[in-house]
This record gives sequence, structure tokens and C-alpha cells, in this order.
Amino acid sequence: MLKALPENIEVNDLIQRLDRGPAEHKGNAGKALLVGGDTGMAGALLLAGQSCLYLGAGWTMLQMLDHHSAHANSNHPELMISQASIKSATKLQDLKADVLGIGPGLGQSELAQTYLTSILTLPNAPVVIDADAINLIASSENNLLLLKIRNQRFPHRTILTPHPGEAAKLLKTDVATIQKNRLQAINRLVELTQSIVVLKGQHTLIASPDHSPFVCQAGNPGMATGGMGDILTGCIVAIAAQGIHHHLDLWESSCIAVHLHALAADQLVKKGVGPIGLTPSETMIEMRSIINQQLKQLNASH
Ligand SMILES: NC(=O)C1=CN([C@@H]2O[C@H](COP(=O)(O)OP(=O)(O)OC[C@H]3O[C@@H](n4cnc5c(N)ncnc54)[C@H](OP(=O)(O)O)[C@@H]3O)[C@@H](O)[C@H]2O)[C@@H](O)CC1
Ligand SMILES: Nc1ncnc2c1ncn2[C@@H]1O[C@H](COP(=O)(O)OP(=O)(O)O)[C@@H](O)[C@H]1O
Repeated sequence: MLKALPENIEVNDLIQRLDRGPAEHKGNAGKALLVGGDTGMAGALLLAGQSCLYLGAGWTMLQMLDHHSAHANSNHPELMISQASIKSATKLQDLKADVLGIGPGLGQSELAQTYLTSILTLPNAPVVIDADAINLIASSENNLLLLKIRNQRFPHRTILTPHPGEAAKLLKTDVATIQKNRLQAINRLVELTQSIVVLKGQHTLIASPDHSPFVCQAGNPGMATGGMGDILTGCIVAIAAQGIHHHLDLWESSCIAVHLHALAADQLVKKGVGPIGLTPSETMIEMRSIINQQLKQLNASH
């Protein structure tokens, strides 16, 4: 039988490591960089960025491909948004982000490919690969090779978060085949990519070359709305960025994020916010509430 996520990973114990000491500063919460948001999909990158902000990253920087949207966002002036260009792709090294995420609304342009290559060849920093960045890997043997080389050199520092459509592209099959045997699919995805993998959809699975699959029993069909995956990406990046100083690796950060994301959606449905019309924007705020409530409870019990 599959192990369930909250019990076996002891998510609460992991969340406790995010507790902030009185003298902590933003450097302790980590520098996050997200890349995506091509024309017509700027919202995907903004959602990932806002989620990263609400889940506690010290700095959230966005490299936006759509030049019309690459400017300060008055609803969220905290986000440091700049225009993506071939020049900045090569400058990623200088930015020294603690954790990077690529994919939300990225598209599959030449510039998107340039960023993916730059990020896959960056040393050390944990990387979250989502959406079109996964599609780019699925459609290029060279990208898959770069991913495998990265995993050989820096194991446990890359995660892919495919939904069943993206998983089908990676495995050169169809969505029905993925859904018929999700366990087999995630095992094949881990074997193919040598990465941590989150296979999204009802009963999200998470596995890695060192961890057999766990299932997330939380979550509901209210989550079937555009942008819901983008906020998961932002959340993983935020928690992994804090994890650098708070001793959480990418696997642990991803388990927390998957659990929080689904739990938040379930809590909102219980309150009558959804399933119909549940939004990613509401879900990320609920995720923030849950994490802070849990920290408060854990502190009170010690
Ligand atoms: N506000 C914005 O700017 C937004 C921008 N966005 C950005 O748009 C880009 C393209 O993303 P997208 O959503 O348009 O289509 P995409 O993900 O390629 O394929 C969808 C197909 O995959 C499948 N499938 C998916 N889930 C499944 C499941 N659980 N269970 C079963 N099947 C499932 C399903 O295939 P079907 O079954 O229909 O054959 C479905 O039709 C991407 O970069 C993203 O970040 C979005 O984030 C939205 C908000
Ligand atoms: N029926 C469902 N039950 C549980 N979770 C769901 C369901 N439908 C969607 N989700 C979750 O919502 C998110 C959707 O992500 P994704 O398809 O990548 O959306 P987008 O690309 O629009 O951001 C995933 O985390 C997925 O697990």
C-alpha cells in the first residue's frame, strides 16, 4: 500500500524548522528567482511569484518574458520584476539566487530555451521545473541529457512538477495511460529524469531516486482551475529558499508544499469557498494561514 504524505513524512516536524528566531533577517529566508510569463501568460508567473511571497521567501525576483508585463506590480510591489532577455539569462549566475523556479507561463520560445539551458547548467542551487519548462525537456533529448548531468553533479537538487498531460509528454504516451497506473508513471518519471518528481492531479504522488512514492490524500476538484499548479511551484521555491538556513532540503520542502497546497484547498471548500470558483489567489493566502497556525500551535505545545 502507498504511504500517505502527512503521516509518514511528519510534515509538522518539518514545518517547525521554518520557525523564525527573533533576530532573523531576509537573508535567512532566502533569495528566490522565478522565470516565465510569456505573452498572454504573465499571470502564471505573477501567481507563482505571489505564492512565493506569501509563503515566506526573503526576496522574490521574477524574470518575465512578456515585455509588456515586465514592470513593477502595484498590487504586489514587493515582487522584483525584470524583463527576461538573452543577456539576463547569462547573468543568472551573478544574481546568486538560493533557489530557482522555471516554467509558469514560460512558453517554448528560443528565449525560454535559453533560460532553461542556463538554469540546468547552474551549479548547486535547488531548481523547480514546471509547465512549459517540462514540455521543453519532453521535446528535446539534449535538455533531458542536461537534466541528467545536473542530477549526477548535484543530486537531490532538482524537482519536476508535471500534471498528467506533461507527464504523458515526458514518457511519450497519453494521459489515459498515465492515469490508469499513476504509480508506474511516477516510477518511470523518476527513472527517466533522475529527479524528484511530483505527479499532480487527484491524489498527487511525490517520489525521488531515494524515496519511494508517497500519496497526498488531500485536495479536491475545486483545484481544477488555471494557475493552481503555478502557486504550488511558488510555494516549493519559497519553502526551499527558507530551507537553506532552516535545514530543509528540496525533498522535504516539496513534501511540505504539496501537503499545504492540497490542505488549503480542502479547508477553503469546508468554509464554502469552492469547489466552484475556488481561486489560486485565495488558496495561497490559506496556505499562509495554515503554516503560521501550525507554527503557533507547535510553539505553544513546547
Ligand atoms: N493565468 C495564466 O497566465 C495561466 C497560464 N498558464 C500557463 O499556460 C501554459 C499552458 O498551460 P495550460 O493549462 O493551458 O495547458 P497544459 O497545462 O499544457 O495542458 C492541459 C492538458 O493537460 C492535461 N491535464 C492537465 N491536468 C490534468 C489532470 N489533472 N488530469 C488529467 N489530465 C490533465 C489535459 O489533457 P487532456 O486530458 O485534455 O488531453 C489538459 O487539457 C503553461 O505554461 C501554464 O503555466 C496556466 O498555468 C493557467 C493560468
Ligand atoms: N480533482 C483534483 N483533485 C485534487 N487535486 C487537483 C484536482 N485537479 C487539480 N488538482 C491540483 O491542482 C493543481 C493543478 O496544477 P496544473 O494542472 O499544473 O495547473 P496550472 O498549469 O493551470 O497552474 C495540481 O496541484 C493538481 O494536483
